[in-house]
Amino acid sequence: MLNSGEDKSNVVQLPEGVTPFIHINQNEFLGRKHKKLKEEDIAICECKYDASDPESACGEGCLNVLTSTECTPGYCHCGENCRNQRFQKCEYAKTKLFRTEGRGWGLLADENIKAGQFIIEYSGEVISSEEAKKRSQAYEAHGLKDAYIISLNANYFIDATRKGSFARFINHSCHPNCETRKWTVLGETRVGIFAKQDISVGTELAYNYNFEWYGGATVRCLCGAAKCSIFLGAKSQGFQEYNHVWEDGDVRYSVEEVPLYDSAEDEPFPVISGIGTSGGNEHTMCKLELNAVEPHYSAPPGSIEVKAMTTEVNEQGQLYPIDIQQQLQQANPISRIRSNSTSRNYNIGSGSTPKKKSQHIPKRKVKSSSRKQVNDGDFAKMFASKEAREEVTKYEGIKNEAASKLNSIYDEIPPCH
Ligand SMILES: C[S@@+](CC[C@H](N)C(=O)[O-])C[C@H]1O[C@@H](n2cnc3c(N)ncnc32)[C@H](O)[C@@H]1O
Repeated sequence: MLNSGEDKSNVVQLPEGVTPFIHINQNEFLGRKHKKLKEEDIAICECKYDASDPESACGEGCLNVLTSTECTPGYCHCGENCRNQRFQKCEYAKTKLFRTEGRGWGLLADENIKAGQFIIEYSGEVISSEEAKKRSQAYEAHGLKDAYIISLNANYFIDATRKGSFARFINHSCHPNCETRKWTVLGETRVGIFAKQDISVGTELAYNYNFEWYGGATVRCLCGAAKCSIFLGAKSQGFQEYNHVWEDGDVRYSVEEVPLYDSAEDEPFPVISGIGTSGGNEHTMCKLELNAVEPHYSAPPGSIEVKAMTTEVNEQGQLYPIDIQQQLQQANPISRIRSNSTSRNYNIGSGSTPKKKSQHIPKRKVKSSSRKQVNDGDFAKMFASKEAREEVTKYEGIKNEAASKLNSIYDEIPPCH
């Protein structure tokens, strides 16, 4: 997806199979420069550094920290000791790229991470919502498997498809160990990935895409959480525009029009060792044994190199070479149904990928009471394997139950006057 003539000096060396991208640690703005903060707009905290108490240097009590604003260098009384310039100083946790089963590449913790810790910035190109829509469609038309556009605020989005940080590799989970937080840095809003809980080394990092993701087309979620919302970013703007505003007579209401995809490369989601689990069958993220790990990636400020990795995770959580993985894949006839595909379409069984249809994106409308959904039973019938049908039926049941509970809660709320 890189245009010819584009600066390739920051193109990272990636493991085989990863689409190249340009590595940037700071957002780039389309059509404008980074804001220049006026002196009177600079927020100056009241912290005073006391050498005997390192916490005094812009810790939790710092006025800027409390308002999610980074201190401005040269204006903070703590000077070099200021600890509230984490985005600016790229104070990232050590992370490592690894190959997941069924969800493409992912990022894992390469050191123990504390709850609340800043892990990495989600940086990319800052674009308008119109541009986000255009690009999302273009990427889809180009057959791009993975979506990297997230929301920055009501009007702007960050697109890490062509240019971005390694946060672009963090996958979604419905029971995540990370979250996104927005910070004001030198007058601009930036998105950081923060730990929601203590995360031990070797654990996959994941956040909930629901409100940030501009994924567009339907992607079946393979996070494995007990309360999985079935599709990626089901509450996100992109998802709602594409999928959830079905008018009477809209062809997408017909179950035949639900795009289906079958990827021969896809694998059943591995049950490795669960983390952050509250129930026996919840295995949200994979925890890897690191002793067998090959060359690894850590992202110090400015670092752009990722060494080639040739390992995968097997069901016991051990890493093993990719050629063995490929042999296993060939031996395993089960294909997983998901739309994380070149065409972003679902298909049934092992049939061929259906012809791509261009999608019309309707303007977003809130229409909850009359919103129509595909009949669950019919939808389940679309899947070739009994296992998949049962899984869809089970999750649709959970979803419907939740929806009806929600509706009865709404019914109980008295109207405001
Ligand atoms: C921001 S990218 C994450 C990195 C991506 N896995 C890769 O290989 O580059 C988002 C894409 O990853 C895949 N993905 C992330 N979380 C997933 C999940 N829980 N289930 C299925 N696919 C997922 C989807 O294809 C999605 O469009």
